[in-house]
Formats: sequence, C-alpha cells, structure tokens
Amino acid sequence: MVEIELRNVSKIFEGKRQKIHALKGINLQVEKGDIFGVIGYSGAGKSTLIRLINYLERPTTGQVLIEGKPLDTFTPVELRKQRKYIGMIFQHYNLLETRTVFDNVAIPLVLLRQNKERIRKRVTELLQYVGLSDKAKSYPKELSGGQKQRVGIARALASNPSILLCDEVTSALDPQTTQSILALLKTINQEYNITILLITHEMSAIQQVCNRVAVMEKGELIEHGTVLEVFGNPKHPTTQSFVQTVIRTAIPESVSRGLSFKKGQRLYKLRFVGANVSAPIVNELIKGYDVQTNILFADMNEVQDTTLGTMIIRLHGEDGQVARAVAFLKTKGVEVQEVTGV
Ligand SMILES: Nc1ncnc2c1ncn2[C@@H]1O[C@H](COP(=O)(O)OP(=O)(O)OP(=O)(O)O)[C@@H](O)[C@H]1O
Repeated sequence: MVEIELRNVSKIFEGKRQKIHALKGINLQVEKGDIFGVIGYSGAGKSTLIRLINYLERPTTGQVLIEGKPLDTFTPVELRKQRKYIGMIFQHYNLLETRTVFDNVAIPLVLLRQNKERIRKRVTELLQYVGLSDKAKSYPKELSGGQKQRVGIARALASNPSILLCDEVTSALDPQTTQSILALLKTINQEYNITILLITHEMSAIQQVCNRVAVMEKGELIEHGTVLEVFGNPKHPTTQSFVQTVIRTAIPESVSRGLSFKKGQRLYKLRFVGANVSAPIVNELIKGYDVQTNILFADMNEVQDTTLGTMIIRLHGEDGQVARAVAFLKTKGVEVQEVTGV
C-alpha cells in the first residue's frame, strides 16, 4: 500500500529579489513499512519536502497524499487529527529545555488531552522502550546528544504515529551514537510497522537502514529505487559520488599508480551483486579459460543484507580467449567493464 505520495509537486518561495524553486515536479511514492531515504546536498530541497508531507508548507502546484487522501482536501480540524499520525524527529532534537524528559515525552499526549494516569503509563512505557527509564526526571541539558535524540524519538512515538519523519536526525551525532539511533529506528520500523522517511546527506545512514532511496539535487529528484539498485548501479554523477562515499567503485590510487597497459593484457572492473559474490567465479575463470588472471583489487560491502563486490582483474592471453573469458563472466551475472586508462 502506498502511504505517502507526492504527485508532480513543486514549491516556489517568493524571495525579495527572486523566486526560489525549492522543489520541481517531484513524483514520489513511499510504501507502508518502507524506511525510505532521501539524500541530497545542502539546499537540494530535502527539508522542504518533509515539511510538505506534514503540511507545514503547502505545495505551489501538485498534490501530497497520505494513504491516498490529498492533504489539500482536509479541513483544519481533519489536518490536526492527521498530524497525530505523523511523528517527526529533528537534527537538533527540539526539546523544551525547561521541562524534564518525562514532560517532554508527554507533550503530544497532553495536547491530545489524555488523562494523567494514561499519560504516566504511556510515557513510562516509551522511556523504557528507548532505554531512558532512569532519566525521566532529568533535564535535556543533562543528557548526551544520543540520549536527547532518544527523547525526541519517544516523544514522536507517543501518539502512535503510522509515519515517522526524520530530518537529519544523526547529523549532530558521533558515528557510534549514529549507529545506535539508526538501529533503534530500524527496530521501531520492524516492531510497529511504522513507515520512516529519513532525510540525510550521509549515504552511510541510508546504507545501514533504508530499503529505498531517492536522490535529490537542486529541487529535482534525480534518481530513485531500492537501495540495492541505486548502490549497485548508480546512474547520475551525483548519485555516483554519494555511493562512492561508502562503496569503493573507483580504482584506488595505490592500485592505479601501478597499472600498466601492455599489449596482450587487459584490465577489467567487475561488479558482483548478491549470490554471485560468493560463487567461485574467478576460480572457474582461471581453470576453464586459457588466460592468465591477476586480481589487482577487491572490495566487498553489505547493502540491504546483500553483498556488493568490486574487483579489478588483469587478463593476459589471446584476444579470442580473453573475449570468451569476459563472455563467461557476463553469463554469471557479473557486470564487466573494461578499464582503458586511469
Ligand atoms: N521559507 C523559505 N523561504 C525562502 N526560501 C526557502 C525557504 N525554505 C527553503 N528555502 C530555499 O529552498 C531551497 C531548498 O531548501 P531546503 O532547506 O529544503 O534544502 P535542504 O536540502 O533541506 O538543505 P539543508 O540540508 O541545508 O537543510 C534552498 O535554496 C533554500 O534557501
């Protein structure tokens, strides 16, 4: 089921001197249960996109639909109700500094006018869930960044949302804390089947938790697909540069420095996905074809529980034999690209 849909959405901000096209004709579908990553450099339009989904901003043209219902058809009362189903967490946590952790988590429930006992029970449950039972009476300034983000997550979950919007929620955290917050988001997604939209500029965050990803640049959605598709075969140069931050697809300096292109020798970049990574393909190549094979570089990465591998090999032999060896690799589902210079 499609839970969030953007249909041809554009957003223009009327600046003093010029119009800013923050979003240009965005079409996007997020399925129920997805952890959907949206990545882009600063100014790409990511925050604007997220603000349209909880209707803090209106699209200039196009429609935003939640569970198939266009938000522009809602009355203000219906919209307030709708927002209860969308939780949000932020880069800088947005906690009330003068309130305790307990009171911060209770805010959405107080706004929903729930009685004190229900609030106490729910907040206690939530603090336990995010591992902060002992911090109920603390104030935000007494917490680490990771703990503050856990409070933010508990608060966002208070009203039992079906969607969680996350705006750069790990950008202010160290790598280890980032990992634990992302792991918590994944658990929430799996245990409560909450759809998560994760806005980030860090490809490693997408790699760790998302199943789908969209890449934005200058207000446009330039590429999207499953994380495996996009990481395995990034098409747009911007996507390629994001992917290269976590997966080495370029030949490393130390290898390229020593490369020579002699007659009768050819270099190939091989890319393996999933099952064929572990298959002894190179072994078969060495045994079955009359070509000398040297592995110059190999790298493996985990993406969406699948392995992506890159290998640089040198084949030495007669042209016909080399061509047959390459054809063999292709029949095994390996992507083969000849390297003619670096
Ligand atoms: N309220 C606003 N008024 C005018 N321009 C705006 C407004 N909000 C955003 N913009 C502009 O829209 C463009 C997209 O901004 P947005 O914040 O959505 O990008 P972003 O990808 O989230 O970047 P960052 O990661 O830096 O927050 C930018 O050029 C920004 O200056």
